[in-house]
Amino acid sequence: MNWDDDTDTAPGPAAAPLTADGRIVGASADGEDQAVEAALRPKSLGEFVGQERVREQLDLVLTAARARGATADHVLLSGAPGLGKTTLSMIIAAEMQAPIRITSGPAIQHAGDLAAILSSLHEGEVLFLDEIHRMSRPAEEMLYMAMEDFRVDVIVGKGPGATAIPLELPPFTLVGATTRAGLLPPPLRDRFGFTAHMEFYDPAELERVIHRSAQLLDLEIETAGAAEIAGRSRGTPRIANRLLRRVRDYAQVKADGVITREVAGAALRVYEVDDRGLDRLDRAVLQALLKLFGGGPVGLSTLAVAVGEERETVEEVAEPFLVREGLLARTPRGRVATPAAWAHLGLTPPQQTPGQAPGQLGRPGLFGV
Ligand SMILES: Nc1ncnc2c1ncn2[C@@H]1O[C@H](COP(=O)(O)OP(=O)(O)OP(=O)(O)O)[C@@H](O)[C@H]1O
Repeated sequence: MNWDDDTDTAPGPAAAPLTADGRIVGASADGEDQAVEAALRPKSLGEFVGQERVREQLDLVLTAARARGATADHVLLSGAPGLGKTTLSMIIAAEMQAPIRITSGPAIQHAGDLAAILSSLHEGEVLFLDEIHRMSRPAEEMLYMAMEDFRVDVIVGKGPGATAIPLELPPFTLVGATTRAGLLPPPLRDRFGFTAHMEFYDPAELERVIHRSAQLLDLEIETAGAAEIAGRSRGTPRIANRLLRRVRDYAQVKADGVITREVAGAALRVYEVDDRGLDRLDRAVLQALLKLFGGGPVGLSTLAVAVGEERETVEEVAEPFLVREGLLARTPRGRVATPAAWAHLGLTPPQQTPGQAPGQLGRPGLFGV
């Protein structure tokens, strides 16, 4: 690694950050959200709701390491935003009674950035590297050696006279988190002793998350109220907690503070989150697809223009959930609405004439990519 080297390159545009999207069902957190989120984080594996297999496996890894008096193996957590990767990394540190250092791939653009962090770690410390797939290539290569041999090579000088000075590191546990495990190069993925994929939560698990959070926030909530919120939370604890807080506001201002099914339903109507968890943007995408393009196929760019959003916003923010819900399909010819999408918006699909592909209304040229 060269401390003066500023030629390290960041990942290309595909890795552009998707910032907090400002939607109530958005998967990122900012401002007050972050503060409350921190307060609601489970502090131990026992408190962590759901993800039974991951919890059980992780428990074995940590208990065994503790029994050996060793530092826990490196852990890779993958899964969609808001499913609890940061929370689990903090739990790993707590269970190992170790301090934790938190950083992220985009913050490490030069190998020197990483060397500075690694060389200041204490023995047994947990290094949480969020969005690990967005680290620069030189930093990534430095990480290989650090993970395997607890050593980095510091390059002093430039060109033919440059020399590598090895620097010993204390044993540490790297916890990498990624929303896109497929983007990790195999040599990096292979250096994790334990990898876990976090799944979306089912409604019963989300209800437990909501009840737990309600208790911590000192809220009165009925079972049916929690179920109403859980059903609209897109399988994501962060969204469940956020919806709970908005419902709390409504209950406080418009009702007697108790969160019943009716109160939760009325509150979420105000925030335009429908009974399946779709919000205004999701519905706008579906409506454009159905009403303007007869259900598709239509190109992503055309669809984005139709809803007045950036292509990336439609692709990265709205589509994953619509696809997961079986409302939209991505095909080589463009985006296509499924029968469930027509049903969800209460619309009737157009009649197909013989020989016509589904969604094709005989208006070629309108559906360009
Ligand atoms: N299993 C769980 N049980 C209870 N609460 C949870 C659980 N998982 C997540 N949460 C809650 O959801 C919030 C978001 O979790 P967290 O920040 O760990 O997600 P993340 O996967 O790291 O998201 P991102 O990838 O966006 O950083 C936390 O504040 C926590 O309160």
